[in-house]
Amino acid sequence: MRRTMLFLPGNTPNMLINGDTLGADTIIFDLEDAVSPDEKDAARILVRNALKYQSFPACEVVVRINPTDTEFWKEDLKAIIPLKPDVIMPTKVSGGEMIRQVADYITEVEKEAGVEEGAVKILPLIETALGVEKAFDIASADKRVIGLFLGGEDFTADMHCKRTKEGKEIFYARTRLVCAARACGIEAYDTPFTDVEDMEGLEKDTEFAKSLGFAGKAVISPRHVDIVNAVFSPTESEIEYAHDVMEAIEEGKRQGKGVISLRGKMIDAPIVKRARQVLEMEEAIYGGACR
Ligand SMILES: CC(C)(COP(=O)(O)OP(=O)(O)OC[C@H]1O[C@@H](n2cnc3c(N)ncnc32)[C@H](O)[C@@H]1OP(=O)(O)O)[C@@H](O)C(=O)NCCC(=O)NCCSC(=O)C[C@@](O)(CC(=O)O)C(=O)O
Ligand SMILES: [Mg+2]
Repeated sequence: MRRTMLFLPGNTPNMLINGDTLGADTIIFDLEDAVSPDEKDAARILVRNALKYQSFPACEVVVRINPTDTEFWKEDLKAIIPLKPDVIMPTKVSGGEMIRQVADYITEVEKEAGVEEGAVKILPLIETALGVEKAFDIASADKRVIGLFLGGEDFTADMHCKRTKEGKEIFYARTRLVCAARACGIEAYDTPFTDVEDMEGLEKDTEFAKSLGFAGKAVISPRHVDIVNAVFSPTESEIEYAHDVMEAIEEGKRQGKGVISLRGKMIDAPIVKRARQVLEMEEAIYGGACR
């Protein structure tokens, strides 16, 4: 479950220290664009030390590395992989070949460090026009890939258009990513909403992302965590309905009925599938698996 994915700039020790206490399902230690080129080495050391000396029992840990056309990405992986983060996020991903290059290098470092091979997963950040067009190629490039992540700011810069709060300019990229991810049986995660003060705008943007099929959303501020968590959690009435669906199915079986109805509507396989998804979320959020 990755409802919220909180970015923490790798060069800010106070943010790294408190990262897992802020309610996000996932934290992303950033070595890329939140860190200026002359701070790359310092950020890498800080993130490595955070992974080495702190534990993060309450959330998943992702490390965002620098793009493969820079001098930094191999150094990033060499320093980080031995500390076994859950996930590596390669950036400006433009095709499956780039994912295989990163996956091969992760394997090399895992072997050198004696880390279980394949333990570290990959969450590609797609944020260019070419990357969006190659979304399926990227999603299916390697078994380590666990999802696709959309970067709306760099994407719109590459598209030569303005990034707006309404988000019309990223609609195609959003739906393309969700479809490519789901076609590979994995999830898509939405770009952050970058106005830290606008909670109404954040909620609207998050509701819209959820309605398109995204499973979660990046956030840049702890102030955004509660709203995004709430939007990506099932509501009380959704949970109640899901329980009713499962009870109706069981009752139908007992009575030997092939077709059943609930609240005047036919219950068929997709409705049962959705009910199971809601109950899995309920278990993960309220059943002890989640804070
Ligand atoms: C936005 C702002 C400067 C606002 O600062 P402010 O100081 O006004 O915030 P306040 O709310 O006043 O802070 C109150 C307290 O919370 C603490 N606090 C704040 N943020 C925290 C946080 N993230 N984690 C933990 N703690 C935090 C703070 O330290 C303070 O603690 P304390 O002093 O103890 O009271 C700050 O949030 C921040 O730096 N965010 C992260 C930015 C970042 O990572 N960007 C890169 C990743 S996105 C990206 O790259 C997108 C993309 O890749 C994809 C695409 O394409 O879309 C692209 O290409 O663009
Ligand atoms: Mg970016």
